Amino acid sequence: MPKHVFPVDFVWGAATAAYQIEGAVREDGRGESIWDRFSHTPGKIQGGDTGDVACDHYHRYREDVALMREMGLKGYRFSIAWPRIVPAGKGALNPKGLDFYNALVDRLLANGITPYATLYHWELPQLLQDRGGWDNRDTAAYFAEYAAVVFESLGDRVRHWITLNEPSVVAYNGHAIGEHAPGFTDYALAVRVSHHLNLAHARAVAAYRQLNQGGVIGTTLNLTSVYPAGNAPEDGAAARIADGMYNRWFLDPVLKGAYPRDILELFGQKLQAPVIQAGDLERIAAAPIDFLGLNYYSRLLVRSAPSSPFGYEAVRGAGPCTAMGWEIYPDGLYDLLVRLDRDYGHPRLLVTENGAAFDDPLQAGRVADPERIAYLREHFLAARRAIESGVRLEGYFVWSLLDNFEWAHGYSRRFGLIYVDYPTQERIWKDSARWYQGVIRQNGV
Ligand SMILES: OC[C@@H]1[C@@H](O)[C@H](O)[C@@H](O)c2nc(CNc3ccccc3)cn21
Repeated sequence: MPKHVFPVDFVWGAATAAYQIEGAVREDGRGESIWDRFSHTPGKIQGGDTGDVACDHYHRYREDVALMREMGLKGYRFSIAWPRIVPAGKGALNPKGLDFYNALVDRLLANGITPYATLYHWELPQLLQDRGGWDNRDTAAYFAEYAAVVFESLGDRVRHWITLNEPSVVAYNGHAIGEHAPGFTDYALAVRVSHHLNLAHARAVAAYRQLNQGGVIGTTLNLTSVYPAGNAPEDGAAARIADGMYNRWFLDPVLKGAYPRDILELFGQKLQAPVIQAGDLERIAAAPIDFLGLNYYSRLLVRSAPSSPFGYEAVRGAGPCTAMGWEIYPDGLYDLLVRLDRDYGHPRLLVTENGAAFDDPLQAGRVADPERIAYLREHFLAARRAIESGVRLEGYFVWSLLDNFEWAHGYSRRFGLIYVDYPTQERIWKDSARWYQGVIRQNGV
């Protein structure tokens, strides 16, 4: 019997994203995405890897759903590729794209697995990027039109929707530091993009409400717990700025209907008209969410750095790290969950991603991954403590079901519960997958 039992209807899940697992990038009418263009640009992706084939999930989804069924997953979070549905980003639809996701959803439901669909996990149609991408506020409207098509096609069976995956990463990694598609390095652009993403989210929520389908809709934010590296007052002030830029800039619009004043002032001239137009904030405030998805991987430790652009710099924590160099800090998940509950009105919460990359050597047909088991166990216990503190945490999606294309790192980082032998596409259960199967079966650790 587990020592720490979770609520009886707790949703134990796993998560993936279209570009990271599907492959078949030129099949059945799919249009080009900014990640197709970026991954095929020399020097952008470690090893020159691309998502052209990935885990070949587009052809192997039946096998993968069978793996989810064997694992006992209650929920499966996946993303829908906008370029499969609307190849040019706006206008003509691609029926074969809708057919794929209808078949996936039907197979999930037939296997007792609840689908949780993300509408945007970074795959902007390239033709929209050619028209300015997220710097063009019209893209927010095109996103809502795409979302409405998907709601109408799947909304009778998909009852849990996530509009955007991590707008902060889209803005920062894609537009401020150039590590992700479309690869810009312009901070003012990144701030404009963050606003247009918030508008896109609000428009999609409004489109969903209009259809009265009776499900729930939220968003997924990449959140962390920010701590000052020292006791000096300036380190505390640095932590507040970092928390504002990393967390509150995205939390406040979707949960409070307004931008945080301190960060609005900090971004100042970068957001002058015509970026925030009359009616924008009202539109954002008029689109409350039913639940908040949060992706938690590690904490953020900062100290005052007057010469840095925003007066702070990150400091490496003392704890052990994953293969991504991210410090393992489960208490940061507890602190984050309790903070969200306290500061944002006791919202319904889902951990929509938590997981870790480790080296995961395949030896004699087996992958022993005790570090991943320890990582997940410690984070599950942190989540359990938060639930005991009254936090409305309803589910937990491990990142990821399968090893997959890890963006700028290509296939060099393995986050999966299930190992993918890419040359053969064989799926091999890691020890952590068997362990997780037991956690789900006993509903606790
Ligand atoms: O890096 C692991 C996953 C990634 O595979 C998912 O697609 C994405 O949703 C995701 N978000 C984070 C959070 N942090 C992050 C930091 C730097 C770059 C990208 C994401 C981790 N992950």
